Amino acid sequence: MSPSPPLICARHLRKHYAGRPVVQDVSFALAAGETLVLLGPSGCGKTTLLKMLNRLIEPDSGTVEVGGHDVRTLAPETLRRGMGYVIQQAGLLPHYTVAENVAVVPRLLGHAPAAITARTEALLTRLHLPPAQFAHQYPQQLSGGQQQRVGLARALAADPPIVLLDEPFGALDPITRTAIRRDFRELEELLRKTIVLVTHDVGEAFELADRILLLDAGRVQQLGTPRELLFRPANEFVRRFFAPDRLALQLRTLRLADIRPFLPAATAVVASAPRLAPTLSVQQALEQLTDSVEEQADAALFLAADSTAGLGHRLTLPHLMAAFGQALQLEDAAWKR
Ligand SMILES: Nc1ncnc2c1ncn2[C@@H]1O[C@H](COP(=O)(O)OP(=O)(O)OP(=O)(O)O)[C@@H](O)[C@H]1O
Repeated sequence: MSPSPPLICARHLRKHYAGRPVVQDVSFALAAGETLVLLGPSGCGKTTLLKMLNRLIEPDSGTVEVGGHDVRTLAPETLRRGMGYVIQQAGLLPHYTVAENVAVVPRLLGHAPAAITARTEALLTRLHLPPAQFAHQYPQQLSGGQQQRVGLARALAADPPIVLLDEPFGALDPITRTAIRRDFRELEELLRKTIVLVTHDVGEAFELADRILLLDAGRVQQLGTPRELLFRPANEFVRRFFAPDRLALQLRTLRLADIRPFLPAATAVVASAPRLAPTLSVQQALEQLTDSVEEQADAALFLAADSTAGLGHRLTLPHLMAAFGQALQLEDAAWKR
């Protein structure tokens, strides 16, 4: 089977402001359903690049294709229907109610009023904004987090295959930010979408990205999976960019399946002991173990053995940390090179 053609294809994009290069020869291709995070320090060109995708900014040179069509050849309403757009602080229309804000694009597109109402109510419900309570409120009556949820509902209202998000959680306090991010990750509606998200938050990028495009001064420093950027940095900039968060990112990036070869041999599983899935990150396993240790000092969990049913690797804190250390040594060879 041949791989499906990319849904978004950016080629050699460049932009200057007052003779200063802001985006320099950026190219990438994005498959349908992928989440790409544009990451980098303030002023590196993330927003400019994002806005070139939906033509809010025209590049000096280079092209963007969506579904094989150059975006310059698409009618504005086709582009709008195809790409939802969420910005920091939601950008809601202050004199429109929540429901009217969500309905803006479907109305422009001439959808039937009954269908618009049904869609709006379904989206608000899914985003934890019960319509009976929120549909008729105005943006200034809502908290920042609630406004951001309305912004997301608005971007999804016309069911676009692509969603662009510019620092969507940037203005929120850390607790609200974490909660909305979890909802965002779990929103079924978004699982099928192709997403391009701008952030300067490294943890956020690692949590949400299939791939990260790391920029500095308008140039691509590396494009790859979070794991590739962390363990196979393309250059000194990439290495330094992640250095302050390195351990936290390693704990979140390595899975139990990665450390399994370094755990003690599998034994018969104690029937009552909790079992952990191999897809859990070391960080998640650590959290579960710490919780159990608080209840019972010699607590252990089990990770199912690779091949033999009924067998499992006993996971205690020392086992977990030792195996993590060994797995890191292997991965870290590139870092130290
Ligand atoms: N309309 C404009 N006119 C002149 N310079 C601009 C314009 N828009 C952006 N810039 C400059 O281009 C550079 C890149 O801006 P951009 O907003 O794309 O960066 P960013 O990575 O999104 O930054 P941040 O994380 O701070 O939002 C910045 O130096 C900015 O000052």
